[in-house]
Amino acid sequence: MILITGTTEFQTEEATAISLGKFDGIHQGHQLLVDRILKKKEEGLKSLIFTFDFGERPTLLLPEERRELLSRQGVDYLVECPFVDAVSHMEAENFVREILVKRLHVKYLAVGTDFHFGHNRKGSYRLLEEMSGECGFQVEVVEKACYQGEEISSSRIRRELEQGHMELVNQLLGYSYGVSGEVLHGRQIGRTLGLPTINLQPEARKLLPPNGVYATRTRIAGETFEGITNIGYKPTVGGETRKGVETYLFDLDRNLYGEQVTVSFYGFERPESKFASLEALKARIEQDVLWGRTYFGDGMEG
Ligand SMILES: Cc1cc2nc3c(=O)[nH]c(=O)nc-3n(C[C@H](O)[C@H](O)[C@H](O)COP(=O)(O)O)c2cc1C
Ligand SMILES: Nc1ncnc2c1ncn2[C@@H]1O[C@H](COP(=O)(O)OP(=O)(O)OP(=O)(O)O)[C@@H](O)[C@H]1O
Repeated sequence: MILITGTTEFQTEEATAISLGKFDGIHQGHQLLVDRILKKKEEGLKSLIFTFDFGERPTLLLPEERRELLSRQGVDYLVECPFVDAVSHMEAENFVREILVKRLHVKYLAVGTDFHFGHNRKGSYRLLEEMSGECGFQVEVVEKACYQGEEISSSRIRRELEQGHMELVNQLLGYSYGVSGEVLHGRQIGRTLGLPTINLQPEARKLLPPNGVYATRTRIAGETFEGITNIGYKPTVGGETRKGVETYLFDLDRNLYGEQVTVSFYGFERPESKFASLEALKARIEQDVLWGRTYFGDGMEG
């Protein structure tokens, strides 16, 4: 995949099939559009996703995660356009002519029914349809994918994530939501509790569900391990200043420091709380483990 980022000087050599939008999460609805443009490769078009770079705003997918996901699927170009006035203030018609047609050689566009673009979001699929003949591209307007009678959108998924509804989040996304990172050294108190754990410290702008305990699956070098994960600040042992993600794997006791892992969230069990003693915390975590084993054992994840 060719990544065009940090510049408004983008250009392709080849004719392209394009989809545009914010694409946070690459949920099931986005996936429909991605599939359409990938299909056009059969007709000799390069597939291109055009997104804006919104800087430090908290998101479901970090830029690297989104790049990885699109690249793995075979997308040829990803444009992360800086959200600067020169582009965001462009009249919709100009944007189509100058950017999509002249610089990116668009021959096919796939957009959702609610897609809007250009200055004051005046451009819509209708404008694209009007311009298509003259500009020599084809437009496909895709109905919004729904789940349980409601449209799927990144904002809906972010709202559900904030409530800790991870099973629903995973359904809406079409894959399980996770955080990736390198296993860091904890304070080694876990071992004294008879509970070896792996600690991750996600970037501040990676959205996380509420603090508390979740059933999780952790991917390590191509293998997946079930376990339970606490998100939070560990108030019982004095507390951390940065939010951490700490996982106990049911059936693995291996030195994992320095490894790259991905922890994906399923059911929510309980909020994080401050216990009166380490013993009380230990007793609670023993219950958490039983809960977690039952969760996966009974196929409660649905
Ligand atoms: C499943 C699980 C649940 C936890 N729940 C809490 C909690 O509710 N409150 C808390 O203060 N710490 C909680 N912790 C964090 C423990 O305090 C932490 O594992 C222990 O102090 C070891 O930390 P260390 O790895 O930095 O040595 C939890 C950890 C796990 C793995
Ligand atoms: N559920 C869906 N089904 C089909 N297409 C969708 C769906 N949701 C978004 N799209 C389309 O995907 C492209 C990118 O959408 P974008 O990420 O901007 O929207 P979104 O997921 O609705 O996000 P937000 O909730 O932030 O508005 C647009 O063309 C949009 O119309």
